[in-house]
Amino acid sequence: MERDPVLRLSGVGRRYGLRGPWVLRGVDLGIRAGALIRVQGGNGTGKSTLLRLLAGVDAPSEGRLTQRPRTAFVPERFPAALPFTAVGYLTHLARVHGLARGAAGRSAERWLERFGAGGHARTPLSELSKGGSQKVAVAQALLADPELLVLDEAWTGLDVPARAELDRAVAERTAAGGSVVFVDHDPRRLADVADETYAVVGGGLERRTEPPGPEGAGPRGPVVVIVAQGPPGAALPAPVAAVAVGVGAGGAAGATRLTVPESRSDLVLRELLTARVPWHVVRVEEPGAVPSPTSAPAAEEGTSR
Ligand SMILES: Nc1ncnc2c1ncn2[C@@H]1O[C@H](COP(=O)(O)OP(=O)(O)OP(=O)(O)O)[C@@H](O)[C@H]1O
Repeated sequence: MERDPVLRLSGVGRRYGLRGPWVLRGVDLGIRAGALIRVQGGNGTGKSTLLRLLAGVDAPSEGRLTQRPRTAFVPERFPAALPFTAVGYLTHLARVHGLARGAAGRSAERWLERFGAGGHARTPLSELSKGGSQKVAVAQALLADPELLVLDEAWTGLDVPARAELDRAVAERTAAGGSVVFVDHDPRRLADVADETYAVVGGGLERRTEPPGPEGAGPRGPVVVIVAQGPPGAALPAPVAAVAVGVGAGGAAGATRLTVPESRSDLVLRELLTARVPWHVVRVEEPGAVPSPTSAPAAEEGTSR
């Protein structure tokens, strides 16, 4: 049976001012644990308004939101003029999230390093470049290990390696069972991994993708088999484990046979090839049959997910 959503919007509407026009009206949405959700729409249609409601930093004018997972938000505009250094600000936030002083400092440094901003740890926020400030904006959201991560154009202003790192951090969150909702002007952003897409149109929310099948039913569509050899004893990278529908022995000594949805094969290859100790990809087999819960290819070979 499908689990309850981690956040539900029922009949939600928002307008600014008592008599202002309705920006959103009659919005119903359930956000599932582990879902990666894209929100799209034209300029000024209400995407940021919706994301602020999801993030809990704004309240609806009518309707209600039920449940409230631990939520983190990267807003479209990050208030950069706070009287902190980058690492001081992130350490402060990590302490607010309950980490002890030492652990908070280490977490702050680690996230800055991940986004290539370790060299700016001691720079005052007000002196950071736009890109540096955006890295802090993203780090402040990720260090909370949020159950719901809301990203409003969070990739804008990041350099290419930092954008790829954010893609990876999003995959890690969903692999850990967190939900991520994002808006981005680039239609290719996470296009191969988004589970659901909605468009804000005329104040309402229109679904642009098929609803997911019952839990455990597996994905629909063609699959690709990737045979790869990892470092001895290495676990699969978390994003790969999250999207693989079958994992088994790959024939050659120590090789692993991964069955993955064709739409996610790019992500899987990228993760294998850029793992800390990269995997060797032995071969990729052509798209094959639609998997079902009982007939995923790996089930015949041994373990299956
Ligand atoms: N704080 C506010 N006060 C008054 N009006 C607002 C406020 N925030 C947004 N609006 C109005 O609500 C409408 C939707 O704005 P919103 O920023 O949510 O749209 P958007 O789809 O995110 O736009 P964009 O793609 O340009 O970022 C716009 O007409 C905007 O002017």
